[in-house]
Amino acid sequence: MALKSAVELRIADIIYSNGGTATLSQIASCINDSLTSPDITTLARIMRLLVRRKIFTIHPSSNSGDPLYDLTHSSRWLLHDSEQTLAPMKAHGCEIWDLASRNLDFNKLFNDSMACTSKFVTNAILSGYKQGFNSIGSLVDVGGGTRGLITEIVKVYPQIKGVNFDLPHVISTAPAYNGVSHIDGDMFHAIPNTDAIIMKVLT
Ligand SMILES: C[S@@+](CC[C@H](N)C(=O)[O-])C[C@H]1O[C@@H](n2cnc3c(N)ncnc32)[C@H](O)[C@@H]1O
Repeated sequence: MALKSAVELRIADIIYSNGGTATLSQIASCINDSLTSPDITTLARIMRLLVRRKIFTIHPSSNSGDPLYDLTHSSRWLLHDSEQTLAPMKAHGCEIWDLASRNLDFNKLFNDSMACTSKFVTNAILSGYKQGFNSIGSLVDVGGGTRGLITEIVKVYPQIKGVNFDLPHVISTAPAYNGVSHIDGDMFHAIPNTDAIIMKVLT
């Protein structure tokens, strides 16, 4: 949350445009928030945490005034107008899977995007691993998404009993397919018991 605040308040940009260093009150005076004036105590706590995490550094000023905050290698990635910036990749305060479980539209968008990119490599997997698929009777796709890979595998290798395993909010929207059972759960707790496991990430 502190990092998210720093990105939204453009603290790295403020320090940068102040010549590379800035005091707390200089940062506060440049924060452009139309609703409230920044709370300097809260800002100091955010900066203390970010200094500990090496996002910024702090050092005494040469004229024994207020300490100065400086950018680090990490905070240079937070500069909005820099050619190499990560600032738009702002955190939502939760894991992507939690976001998907709470937001049906995002869940569908994410699952559909996984399924469409998956098609590109499915044929290569099917033709390249013939020996392996011929020798197994059951296979679980862990984090298999809504459809994709496991249905294509059982189409070509019908002797395989397929299991598509994913989080509950994904499995609840997965279409049925003959030869594939959908099982929901958390892979960090337990996964279905099969002859083999497949895990694929994107392409
Ligand atoms: C990057 S997607 C890959 C989807 C698919 N395997 C593919 O290659 O297109 C990762 C998948 O893992 C699932 N996932 C994430 N955490 C999980 C967990 N703890 N247990 C089971 N599935 C999980 C997600 O819901 C998502 O469908």
